[in-house]
Amino acid sequence: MVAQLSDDERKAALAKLAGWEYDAKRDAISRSFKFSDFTEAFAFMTRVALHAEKADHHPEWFNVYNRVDIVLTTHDAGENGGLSQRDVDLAQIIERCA
Ligand SMILES: C[C@H](O)[C@H](O)[C@H]1CNC2=NC(N)=NC(=O)C2=N1
Repeated sequence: MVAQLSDDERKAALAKLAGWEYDAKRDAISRSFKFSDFTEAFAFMTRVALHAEKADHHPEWFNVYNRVDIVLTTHDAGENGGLSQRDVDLAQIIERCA
């Protein structure tokens, strides 16, 4: 079991993650990225994928052409999955990949 972030922990983390939104229904965070074209979007996804695999923590994502929508949550946190420090760490890595 991975520790689920408290309300205060989540708020503090989100304050440092510009553009990321909280989905209370899923206890997840999400952000949409837009690139100049598909090549740029897919190159970004490739960079994220390599980091995600190394960290064994993977994004849920949807891509259409130059847009990449990302949702981060931890299957092992809380009853039905929830937000953990792993999601915050991955969001920070994703920001650096963008
Ligand atoms: C067994 C393996 O450690 C888990 O399934 C990992 C893989 N990637 C994961 N990714 C995400 N986003 N959440 C997880 O809980 C998770 N768990």
